[in-house]
Amino acid sequence: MTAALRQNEQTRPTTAVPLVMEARNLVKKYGSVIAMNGADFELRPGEILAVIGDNGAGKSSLIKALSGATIPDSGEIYLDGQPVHFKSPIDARKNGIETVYQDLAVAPAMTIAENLFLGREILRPGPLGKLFRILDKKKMHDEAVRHMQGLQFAIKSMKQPVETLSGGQRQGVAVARSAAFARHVVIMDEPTAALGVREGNMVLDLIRQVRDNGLPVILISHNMPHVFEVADRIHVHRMGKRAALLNPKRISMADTVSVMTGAIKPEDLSAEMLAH
Ligand SMILES: Nc1ncnc2c1ncn2[C@@H]1O[C@H](COP(=O)(O)OP(=O)(O)OP(=O)(O)O)[C@@H](O)[C@H]1O
Repeated sequence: MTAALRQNEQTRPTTAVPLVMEARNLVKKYGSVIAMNGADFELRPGEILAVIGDNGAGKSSLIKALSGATIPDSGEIYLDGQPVHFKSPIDARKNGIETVYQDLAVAPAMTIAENLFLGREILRPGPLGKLFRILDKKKMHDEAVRHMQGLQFAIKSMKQPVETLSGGQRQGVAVARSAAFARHVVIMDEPTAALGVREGNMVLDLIRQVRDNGLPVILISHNMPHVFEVADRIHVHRMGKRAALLNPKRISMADTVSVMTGAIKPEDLSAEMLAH
């Protein structure tokens, strides 16, 4: 263990609740722009943690560091208490962290079942799979049905091409796919942006179900009503770092926005408005 790492271990606060994911003092600079300026982050088991912040506050930079899309200049990331150094999103995926991006990566012409297993297809057992790489379509179909039922996601047939689905259902497929393969964390970047009210609510239900099935969710959103509807805690990012952790059951939406913009200082909030 290096001296710097030992130092970092010593300065980590001890929390009663074990953390699924944690980041300490992340720094990322792009030339003279400081995208992350000593950012901390904590995700607990079984929670929906909303990450909010003004444009340019550094939310994407934080999420990219947690999902392996960028490598921070300095700072530490821990998964289940162990330091991790993701070099790519594939690296993060191998560690059980799945990300649903805003720009919705589903393959429209393929069926729902095929989309769920895209890039992770199940092959037929024996030589048919090993030598001829023939897909086990029945197994993928059956697993897709079982998984969608587990999420209480109502879809008539897994054999439907995704292009026949509504925007909300497509987003639902992207969320379901991530939840199917994430062992630790699902990160959702603006999953309800561009959806109507009914469809947005459907995706919020799905996010809750993912949490209730045991996976913690990091939800990046500009949509305050949605944040307040589903978040267990709110991480407010401001000027490249975490400004506050808020308790959505005890603070108003207006005050939350004020913390985000800097109109209210976190130290001026009452203790119950803060999440612990
Ligand atoms: N690849 C990059 N090259 C240069 N500057 C960057 C890069 N990525 C982010 N930045 C800068 O870093 C700062 C933080 O950006 P970031 O995208 O992390 O913020 P954000 O909170 O996600 O913003 P938004 O809500 O607008 O997406 C901004 O000033 C941004 O211009």
